[in-house]
Amino acid sequence: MKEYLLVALALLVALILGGLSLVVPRLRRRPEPPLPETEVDTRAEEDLAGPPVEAAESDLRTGVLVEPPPVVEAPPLPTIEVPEPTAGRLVRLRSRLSRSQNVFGKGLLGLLSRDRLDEDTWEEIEDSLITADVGIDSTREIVDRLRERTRVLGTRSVDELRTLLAAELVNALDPTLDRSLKTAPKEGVPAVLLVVGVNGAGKTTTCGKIARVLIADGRTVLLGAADTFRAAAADQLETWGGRVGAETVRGPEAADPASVAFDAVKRGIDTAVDTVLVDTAGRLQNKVGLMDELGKVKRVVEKHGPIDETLLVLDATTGQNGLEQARVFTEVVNVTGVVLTKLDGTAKGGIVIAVQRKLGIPVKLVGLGEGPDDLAPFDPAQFVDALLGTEPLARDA
Ligand SMILES: Nc1nc2c(ncn2[C@@H]2O[C@H](COP(=O)(O)OP(=O)(O)OP(=O)(O)O)[C@@H](O)[C@H]2O)c(=O)[nH]1
Repeated sequence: MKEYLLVALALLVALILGGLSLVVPRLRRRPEPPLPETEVDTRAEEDLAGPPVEAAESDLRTGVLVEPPPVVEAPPLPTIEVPEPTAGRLVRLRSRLSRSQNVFGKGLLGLLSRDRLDEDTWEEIEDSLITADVGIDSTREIVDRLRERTRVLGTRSVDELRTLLAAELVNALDPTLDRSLKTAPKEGVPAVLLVVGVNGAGKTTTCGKIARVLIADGRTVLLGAADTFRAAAADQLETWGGRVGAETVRGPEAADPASVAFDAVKRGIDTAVDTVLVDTAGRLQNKVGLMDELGKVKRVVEKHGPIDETLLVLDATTGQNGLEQARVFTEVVNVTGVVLTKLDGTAKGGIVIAVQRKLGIPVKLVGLGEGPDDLAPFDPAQFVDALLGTEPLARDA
């Protein structure tokens, strides 16, 4: 009986194990739940992987032309111009005075070479000088002295008369005046130059040209665009500065010119440049408010220290009228020098003499064209030589 029971138990175990072996594989084959999808940035992978070498090879093998990766060109570096040296510019630009040369060189010298220097001839000489904007007082003085010296010396030859005329013209331009520009920094503080004058006289252009002159002489320069009156003036100044690598400080449109001028000088001090050049708005000097504004620019800038140089820019082609306008500027700001622009566009080069005489301020620079380096330090003897068409050596001899 016991044996039967054991056999029955063994059969039962065998049956259970057999049933299990049929069920388990089915459980194993049940499909697993799908995994959530993840996005793969294939572009990033391609980039990281670098150029597809395998693909390129296979393309070579198949003869398919593969375009090379595009070459990214670096933006061109701004080219900084090297301005012309300033020495001898007036001599180099002397031909620009051709219209004035006709009056002085051909006209006056033609009169002086007449056989007889009679009263009529002397009057004609006087008229020529007045027409050339020398001014009545200066003309009388020049002619009187010339007559006297001619009489005393008994001068007759054209060369001698030319020499005497040249000497009188140089004398009228007072060669003893100090025409140097105060542009050197003092104890690490930049020199400050204020540029003033009526609209269109050439202030912005002159600022740009002076910056070039200074940079050619090895100085560092910062430009202040305090001409907030004319919107394009700041752009114009910035372009001038950019050409020679000078920074321009400008304010928002219609900003207070005094605050822009103040900021420019402050920036110049912070960046330790040698010279700060402040361009101001072209203002009609009969508008009291605008002139007051110029006075304010001066006062505000002077909070940083005294202004080293105030240059009055005058358009030579406006002649005696321009002179009357100019006088008002001398009452508002302490003008230390005159820049006479557009001398290339006038037959009235004698205005240089009238300007100095009437304003009592030295002409320090002259503009002889629109080109970037058409600004020359003024030198009376060289100027007179250019007017008369004489060589410096011939006159000095
Ligand atoms: N021929 C000649 N033209 C000049 C000379 N200097 C300046 N100009 C020209 O005169 C014009 C006026 O010059 P600007 O510098 O804009 O004058 P501005 O005084 O700043 O004028 P506003 O900003 O309106 O007050 C420009 O066309 C210059 O190129 C010069 O010496 N000779």
